[in-house]
Amino acid sequence: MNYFITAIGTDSGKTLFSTILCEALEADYWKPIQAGFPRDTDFVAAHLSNLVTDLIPEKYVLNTPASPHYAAEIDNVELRAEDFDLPKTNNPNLVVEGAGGALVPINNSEFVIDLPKQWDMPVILVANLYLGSINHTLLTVSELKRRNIKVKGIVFNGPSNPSSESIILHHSGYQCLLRIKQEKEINKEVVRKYASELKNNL
Ligand SMILES: Nc1ncnc2c1ncn2[C@@H]1O[C@H](COP(=O)(O)OP(=O)(O)OP(=O)(O)O)[C@@H](O)[C@H]1O
Ligand SMILES: C[C@H](N)[C@H](N)CCCCCC(=O)O
Ligand SMILES: [Mg+2]
Repeated sequence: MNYFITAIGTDSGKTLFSTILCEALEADYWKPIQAGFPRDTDFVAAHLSNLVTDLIPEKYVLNTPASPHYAAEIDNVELRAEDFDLPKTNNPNLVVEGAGGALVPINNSEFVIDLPKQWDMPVILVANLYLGSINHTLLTVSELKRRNIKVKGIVFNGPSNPSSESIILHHSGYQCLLRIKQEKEINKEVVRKYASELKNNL
């Protein structure tokens, strides 16, 4: 299976969850647009235990840690959704990580979420539970539904909030695939632990 990982914002835990999913499925990993450093691909590489996952090089590595539409402008390149072809691999499972949230622009007319839409790829939504995140999550859900994007489920990352989780699940109708606690340290063992939990929910 192929999955596209989006989130309610940047720094939400997409790379952490992508690592966990790659570990669970022994999937290949691809971050098509990297804006700024360190590269998410390096984080994934450093935290996997399996020997099957192939790390596919980014299509664009932009120098500025900013929205891709602006980082691209600074580097004098043009991002166009139609130029992004899925990489061909022998692995039946591929995890593709977006940049920031779903409605992050890649140019003046297209958004990150146009990529999974054009590939007909199911999305997994990563959400955090800070005060204000119910609104951010349900707005994202509303946009995914409006665009008829297939959604495999939602992942809650960081400090938990059961009442927020429950109202988000109620309104979205999404399945909760995993809850990731706020960990003191992220290492290979932590990734393996969540990967084995996730396997039961896929
Ligand atoms: N549950 C967690 N426990 C501890 N640290 C976490 C947790 N989730 C994320 N982090 C840390 O928070 C930071 C941001 O997470 P991450 O890089 O996964 O976000 P992202 O959504 O991929 O961001 P981007 O939009 O830049 O791709 C990283 O340093 C990550 O290791
Ligand atoms: C630089 C960062 N880590 C991501 N790569 C891009 C985040 C773009 C966020 C744009 C926005 O929603 O304002
Ligand atoms: Mg990331």
